[in-house]
Amino acid sequence: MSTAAGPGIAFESVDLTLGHTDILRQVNLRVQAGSVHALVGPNGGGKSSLFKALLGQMPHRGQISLTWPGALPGTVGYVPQALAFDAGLPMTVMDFMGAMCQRRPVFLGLSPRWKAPVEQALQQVGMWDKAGRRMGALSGGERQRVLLAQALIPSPDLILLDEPMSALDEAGEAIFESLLAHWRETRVTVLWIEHDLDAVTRLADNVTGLSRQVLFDGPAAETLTPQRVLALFSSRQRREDEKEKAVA
Ligand SMILES: Nc1ncnc2c1ncn2[C@@H]1O[C@H](COP(=O)(O)OP(=O)(O)OP(=O)(O)O)[C@@H](O)[C@H]1O
Repeated sequence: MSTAAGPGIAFESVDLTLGHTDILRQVNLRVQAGSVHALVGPNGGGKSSLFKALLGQMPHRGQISLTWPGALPGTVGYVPQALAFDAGLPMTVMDFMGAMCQRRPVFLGLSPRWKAPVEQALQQVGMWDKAGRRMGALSGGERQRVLLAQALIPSPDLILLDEPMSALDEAGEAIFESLLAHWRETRVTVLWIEHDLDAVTRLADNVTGLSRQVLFDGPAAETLTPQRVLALFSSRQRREDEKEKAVA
């Protein structure tokens, strides 16, 4: 097997508290270098917060460490869950891509250095023909494609995907799957929050069930049993399990 381009990630005893609410409790989790690792769990279970802790955007206790294959850290790409754009905001797809890549103000246009990579990224997600459209005029699926495109520049070694498929149509899903295949082939580390359990079973190497704490973790094809999925998503089942633990 070729050397991984991406890092291994270790979360050790990670706790995250906001105000008086425990968002994450004693999260221990290992992501193998160069693997596609899915995070699944109920709404509000702390998946996005775990990403934000990894990105250094949320204070936490415990350790999060990245072990890069080379001497220097590589490039990290991040696809957020959603970005809201006012329908009247005069920002085109091209302006948005420029704002993501370059330092100079977007009203000066895209710098020549970024023209080819931006065109290539928009081509990859099938949005090049809509580069002149206002962001606020795009459909949810088109906006999601643009969010994917911005994470391709520069080419990432670690990519964090927060529900990248939620608004995609069938053609968009096929594009996403081919990007995932490319990342797998080039051994990029992919950490992927997803609600579509069928997609996770088909496309991820490993899966972790997270509901404030890690409920299960293992190879995707074997780990997502109906019993575990029920325990993860049913709030009644979760409350009963917690009661049992408290009594034990
Ligand atoms: N900045 C914040 N301030 C206060 N509470 C927050 C903040 N960010 C997240 N939370 C709370 O933390 C909990 C976990 O949210 P988070 O977005 O991490 O969950 P999630 O598993 O990604 O959910 P979803 O699948 O709905 O996106 C929620 O109860 C949320 O309201």
